[in-house]
Amino acid sequence: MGSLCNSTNPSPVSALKLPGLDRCNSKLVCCSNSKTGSVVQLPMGSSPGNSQPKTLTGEAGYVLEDVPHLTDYLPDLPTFTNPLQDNPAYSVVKQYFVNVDDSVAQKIVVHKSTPRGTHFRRAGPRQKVYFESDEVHACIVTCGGLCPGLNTVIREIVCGLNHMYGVKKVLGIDGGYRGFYARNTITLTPKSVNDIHKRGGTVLGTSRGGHDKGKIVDSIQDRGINQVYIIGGDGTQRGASVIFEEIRRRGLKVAVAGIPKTIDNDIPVIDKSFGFDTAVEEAQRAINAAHVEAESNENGIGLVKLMGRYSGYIAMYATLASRDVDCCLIPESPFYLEGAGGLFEYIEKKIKENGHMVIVIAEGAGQDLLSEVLRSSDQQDASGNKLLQDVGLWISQSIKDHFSRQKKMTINLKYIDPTYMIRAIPSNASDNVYCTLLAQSAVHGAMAGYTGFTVGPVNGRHCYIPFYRIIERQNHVVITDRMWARLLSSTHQPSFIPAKDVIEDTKEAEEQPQTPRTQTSEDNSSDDKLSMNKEMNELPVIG
Ligand SMILES: Nc1ncnc2c1ncn2[C@@H]1O[C@H](COP(=O)(O)OP(=O)(O)OP(=O)(O)O)[C@@H](O)[C@H]1O
Ligand SMILES: O=P(O)(O)OC[C@H]1O[C@](O)(CO)[C@@H](O)[C@@H]1O
Ligand SMILES: [Mg+2]
Repeated sequence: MGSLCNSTNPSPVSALKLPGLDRCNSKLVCCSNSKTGSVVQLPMGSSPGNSQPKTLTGEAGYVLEDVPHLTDYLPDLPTFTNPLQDNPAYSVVKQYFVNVDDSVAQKIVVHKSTPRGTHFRRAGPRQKVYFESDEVHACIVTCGGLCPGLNTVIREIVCGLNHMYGVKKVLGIDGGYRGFYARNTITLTPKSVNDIHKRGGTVLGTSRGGHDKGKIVDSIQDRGINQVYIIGGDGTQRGASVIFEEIRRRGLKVAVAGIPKTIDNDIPVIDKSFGFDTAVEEAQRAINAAHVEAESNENGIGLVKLMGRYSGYIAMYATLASRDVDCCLIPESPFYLEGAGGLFEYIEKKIKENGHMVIVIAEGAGQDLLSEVLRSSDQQDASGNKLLQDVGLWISQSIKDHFSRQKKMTINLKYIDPTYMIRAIPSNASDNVYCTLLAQSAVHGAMAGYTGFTVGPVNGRHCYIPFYRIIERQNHVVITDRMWARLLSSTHQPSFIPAKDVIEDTKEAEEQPQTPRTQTSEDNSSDDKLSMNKEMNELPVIG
């Protein structure tokens, strides 16, 4: 791969100071490396301290979408030897430190002529760090809705900082962003967080709304905080990006690291979000209960509502895992109730064939079918997210009305809404391990001076991803992908969309002008695992 202009310096922007700086075209400032032919590209007008996207290109279409570094705007920061070097636990690990040029490919299904494409900086410990242990004053904040694993991430940031880097000063911010300026802080030590991973929720508390950039950064500055760990979903990462920009503008030596949290799995680029596996597993319990109820009653229908405002991943994976579900309804797949090919017709068929059925519905599905009054589209939560109506209640009532009034058929419908129960449990074993890796990767990144990044796995390797890539889009189930086809063939439900419309929609989508960072439709061809299914599922953020 092509190396940076100054390969010993992790910050390509600081390389702008080196000889070789040139303007390559009208839009980009480039710095070429005569040995490798690699080029650092910065948007025109950029200068050290300006946090425009940092892109490096190399041979065969290689592109590195890099993250900011403290030296971008504080070029003279001293470096220190990584204390892990003398840590007996890690001393036997061969090549423990990540090579400064290591990066991870976003696209791993390739053809012989495929350009190498987008890469992200590989996460992990660096030989040189930009903070001394006793200099670090870190803080952790959790924002947005609950998600299994929040406490594990908090625990592992505290323990990672302490055990790997000897950092003693870690503060918990109470109650989300507004806690920076309106609430007390909590002192976090390895002892105080020792068993919090066994509990659901977040020991720090969380909230929506209350993001006040000025007050938050004032508080960071006043308290002498120099590493900020921000755990939350798309909204939180947007807030983190704003905080990072303000910190950079003030020229503070403060690293800002985002840890993506979303039970809905709607964050793009990363393989999947923590807590998702736990949520799918827990959803099985509700689906089982719905199945037992449906099977035990004459013309029984078990209806389960699962979370997923705009992304139906939990519903889709819970359905695929369960095999007891006859119909899965998600926001990405429009459906209709009446007439040929509609939901009522399918329910009648299933009841007549099997005597019962199970339906799973994601909370954001079918919102277009709710009456205008129910929709009350202007209601929002404190963060500005649109408040959705309870589609579960509405669809239960619609099914009951249809069969009792129109069909004169007695049905036994049991509606189960386990959403908050699913969100409130502690993470399962695999999510616990995942949370540990996320936390440690974030700590290594901040200690190495990276900032303005979200950490997460891309094709199984943890990376530092620039905020703009995380917040520009939302991850959605693509109903023209194989995974949704697998679901349809497992439930035998109607697709509710004539094939002709799907083909036309796809054509239309392909004809849309693509942003440079959006993958092409060719990438839609292989989706055997969730991680490979992500990038192509990105759609512009809704709402
Ligand atoms: N564009 C933005 N700029 C600054 N702050 C934001 C922005 N969007 C959201 N926030 C802040 O981020 C925090 C969390 O946002 P939100 O309530 O949307 O949850 P989230 O992080 O998206 O998590 P989830 O949706 O998974 O529950 C809130 O305190 C909100 O004020
Ligand atoms: O009731 P709250 O706390 O606003 O959270 C509900 C929302 O949070 C989410 O779980 C996302 O975190 C959505 O699926 C859901 O709509
Ligand atoms: Mg959100």
